[in-house]
Amino acid sequence: MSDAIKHECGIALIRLRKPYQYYIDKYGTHLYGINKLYLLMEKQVNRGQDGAGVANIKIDVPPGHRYISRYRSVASQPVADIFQKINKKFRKALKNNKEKARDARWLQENLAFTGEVWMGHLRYGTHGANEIENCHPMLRQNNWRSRNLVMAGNFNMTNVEELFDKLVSLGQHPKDEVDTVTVMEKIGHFLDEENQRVFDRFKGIYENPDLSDIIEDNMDLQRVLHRSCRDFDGGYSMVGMTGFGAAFVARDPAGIRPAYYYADDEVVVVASEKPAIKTAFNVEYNQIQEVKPGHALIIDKYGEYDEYEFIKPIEKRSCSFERIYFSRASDPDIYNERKMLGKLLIPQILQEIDYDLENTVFSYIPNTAETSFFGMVEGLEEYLAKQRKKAIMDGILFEQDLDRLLSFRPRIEKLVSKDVKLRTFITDDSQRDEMVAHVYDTTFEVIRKGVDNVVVIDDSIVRGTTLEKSILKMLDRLGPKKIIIVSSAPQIRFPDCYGIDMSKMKEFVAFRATLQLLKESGLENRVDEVYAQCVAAIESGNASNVNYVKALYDPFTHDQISDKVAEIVTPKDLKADVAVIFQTVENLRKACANHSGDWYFTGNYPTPGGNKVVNKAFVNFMEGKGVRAY
Ligand SMILES: O=P(O)(O)OC[C@H]1O[C@H](OP(=O)(O)OP(=O)(O)O)[C@H](O)[C@@H]1O
Repeated sequence: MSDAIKHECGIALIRLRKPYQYYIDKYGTHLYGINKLYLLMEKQVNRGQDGAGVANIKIDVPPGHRYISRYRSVASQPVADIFQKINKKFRKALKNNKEKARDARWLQENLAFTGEVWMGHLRYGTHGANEIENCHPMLRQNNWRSRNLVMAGNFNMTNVEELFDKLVSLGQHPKDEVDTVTVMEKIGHFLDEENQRVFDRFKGIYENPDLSDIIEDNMDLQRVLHRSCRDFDGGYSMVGMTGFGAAFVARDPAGIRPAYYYADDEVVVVASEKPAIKTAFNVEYNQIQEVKPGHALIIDKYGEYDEYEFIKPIEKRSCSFERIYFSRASDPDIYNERKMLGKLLIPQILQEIDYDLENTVFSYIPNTAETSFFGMVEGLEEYLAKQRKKAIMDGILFEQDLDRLLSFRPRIEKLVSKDVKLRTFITDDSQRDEMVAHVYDTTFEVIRKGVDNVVVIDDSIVRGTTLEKSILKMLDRLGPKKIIIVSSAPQIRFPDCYGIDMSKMKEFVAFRATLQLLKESGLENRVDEVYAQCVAAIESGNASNVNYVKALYDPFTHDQISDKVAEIVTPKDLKADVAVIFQTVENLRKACANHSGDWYFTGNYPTPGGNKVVNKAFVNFMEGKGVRAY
């Protein structure tokens, strides 16, 4: 598959359920929908910062007027860029027509982006150049309103080749072999068929101009989605709008990618994360619902909505990396889960510092790890409370000992600051090293040189670049005796192919550590065995059955791999000792009990395509091919 594919990671949809004039009268502005979409998107910039796009549909404009508008941007602040452009357009049109700003009919007939259905998308691209063609929403246009399709998504298919071949076997001639095009054309194909089906059913009963309305009223989007998506293997939350304003949000059968919605009599709104909806519409968390796996929220032309099963749900394996890193922690569930991740690490940390709290300073790597840091501190407090109780129960003889024990607090400092509000992990590969090296800054004069240990929590260690290129050197300059890096996520051992996109084996520091361990233990033949198994499975078309790569990790304990990671990420001239502690998979499951999508750490993929991807990724690694495996 083309390497230029982009990962589409934040979605937003707003359907205004009342006529446009209603919002102008009630809220005193013609910008109600657009302002809400802006908020929904700004609140999801954490999901993608490389590009953005919006599209809008007007439901009731006469023929001859434009009814689909779209802007996309790859500017450095893409969301702001798009909305500035739209606002400029408004200002220009209303400059000499100020009174028209309250006239819905005039606005809809004369200005773009004044429709009732809005779609927004934030792009997260980790491969290839950052080009506008890769930005969603995508358009599939037609002179029949009901055959138009606008789509945006947070998705990745593992079987794009297969899907592509099917399109070709239908006689189509797709312009590219990337999943965006394949998925859109597939849905578009069945949307065309549905148009035809309804047309055939009613032709002869109604005259042609009326037939358009009849088609729109009788089109079955559940059926379209069922027919299009049944052979998808991947993770997806896809938003679609038809030219007549019916819309859908479809979620994969394992619920891998997230989608949430809220509805009242004025709006139906969908986003990838709950906090975006909560902030933009000022609603309670318990009013926001999750789109069920294998279901689509379908909103018809009249604004009526419901969830429909379009494909049989399978075991729910929602992505745990969303909980650990990707989503905003202002979602109350995620906040608690992250805190729990921090807290559960305490026993491993105490052991590593030999229970020496007096000579240990605790801190975190901004920004995502901040929440787990709070949990870690809570865990320390709980540990201390138990120690105090024990000492009191055991009977302390001297008053000063009791004073010391009661007044002792863990030493917490802000040692690392992040200068820009950018997520380095989801930045284009080409710029990342440079950014990682300069984005952090440190606090001097709080560490006692040669005496203190420093414990620093990060949410995840993926490639190890952040540690190697920046954090460890910076912390070492403070002069600590020992640096202990704690990861709130377990060891990332296997590639992702469902949207986060961590796809190349050799990038994972835990994988590199394991290879080194295999070499040092004289078990290198295992590497060749696994390679042979993967090749054979791919050749026989059975690569989806088993994840052969798991066997590479079997000979080693969690701690052995962690120690080797520490060795790898430690720059040669570092003075302090370095240790790395990873979360265990068992504790991850405790903390994020409802989100069992943990294939990154366990290799247990939610769809068969995952096995194929990991086997292929390993073959690519062995053959020195630096390409993605799907
Ligand atoms: O081991 P690596 O491959 O270097 O990746 C892991 C780092 O990347 C992320 O930071 P990022 O800057 O994306 O985001 P944050 O500020 O939200 O933590 C994450 O929080 C880790 O610090």
